[in-house]
Amino acid sequence: MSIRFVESSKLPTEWAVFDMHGFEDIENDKEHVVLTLGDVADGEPVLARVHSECLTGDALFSMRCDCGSQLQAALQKIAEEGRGALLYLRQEGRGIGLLNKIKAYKLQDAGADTVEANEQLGFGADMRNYSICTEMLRHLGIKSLRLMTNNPRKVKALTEQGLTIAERIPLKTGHNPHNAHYLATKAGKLGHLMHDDEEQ
Ligand SMILES: Nc1nc2c(ncn2[C@@H]2O[C@H](COP(=O)(O)OP(=O)(O)OP(=O)(O)O)[C@@H](O)[C@H]2O)c(=O)[nH]1
Ligand SMILES: [Zn+2]
Repeated sequence: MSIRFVESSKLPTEWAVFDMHGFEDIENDKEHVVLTLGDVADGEPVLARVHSECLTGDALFSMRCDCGSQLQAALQKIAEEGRGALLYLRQEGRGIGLLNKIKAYKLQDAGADTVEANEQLGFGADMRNYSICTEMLRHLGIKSLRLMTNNPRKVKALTEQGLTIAERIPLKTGHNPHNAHYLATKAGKLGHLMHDDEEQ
């Protein structure tokens, strides 16, 4: 058990007034947040987004990736349904951290793709760990998710953690000329499903 619940409060946003739940990972001092809306502990599958921190995309309007746009779209969809959960995991840069992500971007500026850049820095392509999700969701009474993601490896990883993924809901948004190559690499090398006719 490495996750400790700390406190909950309201978080008003442009889309809805969410309940915000703060957790601490006592193994590494990381602080994670879950936003929920409505009754998520009633046993029915919960519309959910498991979002990995991307400071550049989520907060600094970067067009190198699709993260900020996915974050907004997920909150909007949850607000439209009046029920759901967004897990905001502090696993910046697919787990390598912000400064290493900047080093990876520098290598990408020189021609590497997102996977090659990680490898040149001595990291795996994706260093994220989803085990923390189970503990936070258990605290909130959530067992089954309707997961908004294009990443089948995320579905697999969460299933392996004992969660039920009742449905995968594609989250295709935020495509622009600056991230076309990046998104193509995610589809080609990381297995993301970017086209409507693809199935997991
Ligand atoms: N190392 C590295 N991390 C990146 C890069 N671009 C985005 N990220 C990080 O990737 C994470 C988001 O993961 P993505 O691969 O975009 O998407 P995903 O979460 O696997 O899948 P979706 O659920 O479909 O969004 C965030 O933590 C970003 O900071 C990059 O070029 N290099
Ligand atoms: Zn991003």
